[in-house]
Amino acid sequence: MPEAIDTRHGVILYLEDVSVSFSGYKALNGLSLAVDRGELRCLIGPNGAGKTTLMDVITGKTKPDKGSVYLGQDINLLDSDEATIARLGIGRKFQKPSVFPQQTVRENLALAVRGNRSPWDALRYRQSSEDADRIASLLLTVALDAVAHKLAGGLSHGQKQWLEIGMLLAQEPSLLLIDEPVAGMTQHETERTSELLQSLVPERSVVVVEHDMAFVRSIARKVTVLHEGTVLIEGSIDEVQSDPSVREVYLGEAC
Ligand SMILES: Nc1ncnc2c1ncn2[C@@H]1O[C@H](COP(=O)(O)OP(=O)(O)OP(=O)(O)O)[C@@H](O)[C@H]1O
Repeated sequence: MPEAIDTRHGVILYLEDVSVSFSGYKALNGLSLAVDRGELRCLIGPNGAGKTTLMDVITGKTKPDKGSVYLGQDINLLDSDEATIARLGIGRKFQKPSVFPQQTVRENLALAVRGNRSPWDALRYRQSSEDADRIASLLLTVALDAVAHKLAGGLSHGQKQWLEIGMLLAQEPSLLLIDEPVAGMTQHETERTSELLQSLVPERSVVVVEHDMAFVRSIARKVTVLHEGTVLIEGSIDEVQSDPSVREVYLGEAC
């Protein structure tokens, strides 16, 4: 179970003046960002804007040259490695789903629930009724109860993505970072994903990186636009889409 995160001031994630350089090139350039507890935030920006680098900094994969990154009031994420940050309650979902194809949907979720335990507990593991309830509840959340017995390898692309979200939820994250969840999905799967992500808040906070503007419109209350490693503008989807500076950086792209 992740340790308590102090969000008394309403903020779950706070970055200030963060810069990351790769061979002199500033992938992030003095970026500051605050995400509120219980918020569903969308992060957009043209190719190379720094979205992935930002996720890498939050999850500890990349350490910035300067700046501060806090989880809640007082957990300095720059002091922690990737594994510790995951344990602190930040879950990350990459674009490509990574489930265990030879295990059923239920077994995949059971593995994720079991993964929450210490190695010693996992060794002596017997599924408790509490865990069985938890798995049943996760199956409902990600709408895979009807296919719980199916091998994960046989699921549709969308179902695999939902299963992976379910596996992340099994870790009981406070903050979920989700990279391009609807890439390659059918219209129906996209709509279902929109409902799923909206159902995750306000119990948790969610940051979604997404290029599909119709999808962003369907889920986002607040949108942050990154450009050249910094925040260009934040606001509602309407504010962002009508802003001339956003139109300029997206010249030729589907905004
Ligand atoms: N490991 C690295 N070494 C060198 N340059 C890098 C590295 N990682 C990222 N970059 C550069 O930093 C900039 C920001 O990259 P990043 O992947 O964060 O952008 P992005 O907004 O996620 O783009 P996309 O939408 O194309 O995924 C790009 O110019 C990229 O080429």
